Amino acid sequence: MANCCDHDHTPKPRQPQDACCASEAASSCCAAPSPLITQIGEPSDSRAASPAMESSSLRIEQMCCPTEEGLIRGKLQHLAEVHAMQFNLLNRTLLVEHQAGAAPRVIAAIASLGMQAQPLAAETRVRIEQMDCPTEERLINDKLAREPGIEALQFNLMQRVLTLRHRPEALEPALQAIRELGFTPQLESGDGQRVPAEPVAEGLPWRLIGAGVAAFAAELVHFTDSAPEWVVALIALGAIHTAGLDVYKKGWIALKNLNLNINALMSIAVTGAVLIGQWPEAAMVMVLFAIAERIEAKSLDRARNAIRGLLTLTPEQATVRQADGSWQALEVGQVSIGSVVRVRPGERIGLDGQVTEGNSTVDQSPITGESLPVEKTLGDTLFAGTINQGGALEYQVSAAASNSALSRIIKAVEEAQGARAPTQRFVDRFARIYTPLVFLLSLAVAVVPPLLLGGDWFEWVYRALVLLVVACPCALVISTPVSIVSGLAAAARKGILVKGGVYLENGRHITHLALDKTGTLTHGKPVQTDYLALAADAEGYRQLAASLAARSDHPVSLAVASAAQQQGVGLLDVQGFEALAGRGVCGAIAGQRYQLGNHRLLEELGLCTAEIENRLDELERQGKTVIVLSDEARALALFAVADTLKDSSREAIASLHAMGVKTVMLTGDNQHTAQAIAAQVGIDEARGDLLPNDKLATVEKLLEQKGMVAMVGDGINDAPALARADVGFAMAAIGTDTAIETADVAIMDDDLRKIPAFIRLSQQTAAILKQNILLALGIKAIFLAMTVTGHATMWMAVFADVGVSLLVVFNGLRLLRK
Ligand SMILES: Nc1ncnc2c1ncn2[C@@H]1O[C@H](COP(=O)(O)OP(=O)(O)OP(=O)(O)O)[C@@H](O)[C@H]1O
Ligand SMILES: [Cu+]
Repeated sequence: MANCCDHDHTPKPRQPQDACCASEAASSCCAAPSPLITQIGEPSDSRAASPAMESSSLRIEQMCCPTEEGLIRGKLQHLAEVHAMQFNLLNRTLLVEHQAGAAPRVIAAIASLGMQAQPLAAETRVRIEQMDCPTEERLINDKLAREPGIEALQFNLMQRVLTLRHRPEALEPALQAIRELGFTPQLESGDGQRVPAEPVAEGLPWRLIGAGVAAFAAELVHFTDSAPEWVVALIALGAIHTAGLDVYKKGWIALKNLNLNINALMSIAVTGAVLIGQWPEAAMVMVLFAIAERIEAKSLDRARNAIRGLLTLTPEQATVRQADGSWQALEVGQVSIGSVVRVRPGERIGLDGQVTEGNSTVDQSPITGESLPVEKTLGDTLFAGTINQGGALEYQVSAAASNSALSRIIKAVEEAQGARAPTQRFVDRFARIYTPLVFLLSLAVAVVPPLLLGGDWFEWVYRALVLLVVACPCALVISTPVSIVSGLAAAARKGILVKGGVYLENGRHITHLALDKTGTLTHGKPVQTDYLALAADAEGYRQLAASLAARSDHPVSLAVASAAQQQGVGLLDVQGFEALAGRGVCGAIAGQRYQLGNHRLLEELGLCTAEIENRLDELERQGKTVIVLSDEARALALFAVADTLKDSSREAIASLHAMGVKTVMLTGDNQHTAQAIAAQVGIDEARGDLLPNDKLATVEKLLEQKGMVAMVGDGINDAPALARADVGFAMAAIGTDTAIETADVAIMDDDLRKIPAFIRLSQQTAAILKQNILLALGIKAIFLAMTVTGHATMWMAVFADVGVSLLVVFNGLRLLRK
């Protein structure tokens, strides 16, 4: 490509990954890479059921453009064994679902295209219904650590899902090892399209009620002395058996693996109570424990499903146009990409797609949290789960149901729930030391006073058992994840996608926020306001500038191009067009070289004069952005464009300042314009004239000096700076995969007020975390003291354990309503 300008420059990196397509002229080949599912044959749901299917994850270094994707897809489509493909150009990976054993043929087929496919370790999601406590996690972790071929484990206790990274042949032995621990692992299909977990067998828990009645009867008979003691014992045993068999089973497995979870503690305590003849009490304790566990499980399900609940927003069917032009209702899972779907007013939209006919407004609040309806017309994007309001629409489906923006959001939140927030890590570490300590202490209480001080054996063994139950760390351990998960769900419902508990916990510490100007504070759609020809041929210059500007998708160029279009200016042919990062554009028209760009470019070309500088100054102080058209010898014309501030920006900045957050605007635009806009919106400090790399450098400098630095941008041009900041916010992330992937916090719409809302939520989450830890430890401490001094009974112990667990769970769930 001809280099039409005489100075050094680097093309603006649109995305860090698309190194293969460097200039704008070639931009047709690097549409934002998006994971794309190609279905061949049956719909996705039948995949998991078919046992002979296997999936291979391949890394293909040479695959970075959609052209290569097309090549590979074309080739693999002809292999009968291949069932589905999912390309990810960003990571250069390809997920192929194929018949078992076909992996070598798939790799060979790719090799025949001159590309090397390297198999990555497989990832399998395993659902383990019984795994909901960190003690179980440790049990599984210890066991699988000894299995060969297992590379990594990731636990998500809230979802009860274990993600295994393993060599293909290592899966079956690993599942067997999990079964040996008494769990039932179930394989999940990898497309994230699991239906919301069915509520566990609704209806009355008759077993529990029966056990409760028996325990009560035992207590009554014992109290009134109306029957011999063996009758009491019999009734009590019945209650313990009915309510506590599961507890005993789980407890036994834990004990066998040298692990003391609450089930083991309860089993020991109840057995102990039975051995010292406290029949009715043992029964009551077991029943109470079982009831509390059940309530706790239900409440946790609520938190767990708060996110999943969003998926139920998508309707099950969509009305799809058939080849003969008729319309037919189909399951959304069976609608293929490219189909045309019709949606009536008031109906929910079933799939992502682009409008092909009709005008309407759409309520996007399920995704963005913003209830103000959005206008949709030809070419606009629709999202699954949103609600069509005014008129009928037809749209062309752009993503499979399992890959819609909404399902990807849900997947991201679920992954975030798997990662541990700092408080949770602390609590886990604490519990790891605490539990054995308590066990030793109980042992001492049981043995030392009777042996050395002549205490009563029954008395002290009983106290030791009570102590064991009181001191169980379950409430403490559950208190953090339930709060974090509730907070993440509450944020998602507001249209704020938080990619990890860490950010939710730390967001409140943000002291400085760096903001991108264009598209973040402003609408990013400037319009041309002034045109000034510096020499005779005014119409000719307009046409030259428009011809260059029309080739660029930079907002400033777009404004100039569209103004010319409105005035009916025709476009000329441009040779050797180039975009000059942070400067402008250049190209040759009719053999002459022209540049259209900012002051920096003009200076670099050596074409600036004092007169031009005065004009620039004047316009820039009004908050306008000016670009200059020049040929090889001189400047020809000035074009000023102005962007409008978003109404919400000023309010957002004021809220941030009220929270004590300092704001800095970073922009590639010139310093005068930057200052004018900063003053309008109330920002503390403006830094203009930044080249794309300077933004990263500025964030790094802020990080060195200041407390916690956050950055907000559109997530594409600003990706490096966003990634470097302590917390990176991407705006208007809906529908842009890169933004969702690079940001720590993705804001679905373009409303800056979501940042103060996020900080507020972070403060509330932190407060609840603190309350929960104090609650758990405080109540335990009181009961501990009562136990050692002999004032506590087993009943109280059960309250101190499961009762407190319930308290912290309910307290955590309060966040769901924020
Ligand atoms: N393709 C282009 N067409 C016209 N002007 C351009 C172009 N590229 C850069 N410029 C000029 O250079 C300036 C800096 O551009 P740059 O892309 O670095 O920042 P920006 O994205 O406009 O601003 P912000 O940093 O606020 O998002 C622009 O304000 C514009 O004047
Ligand atoms: Cu100058």
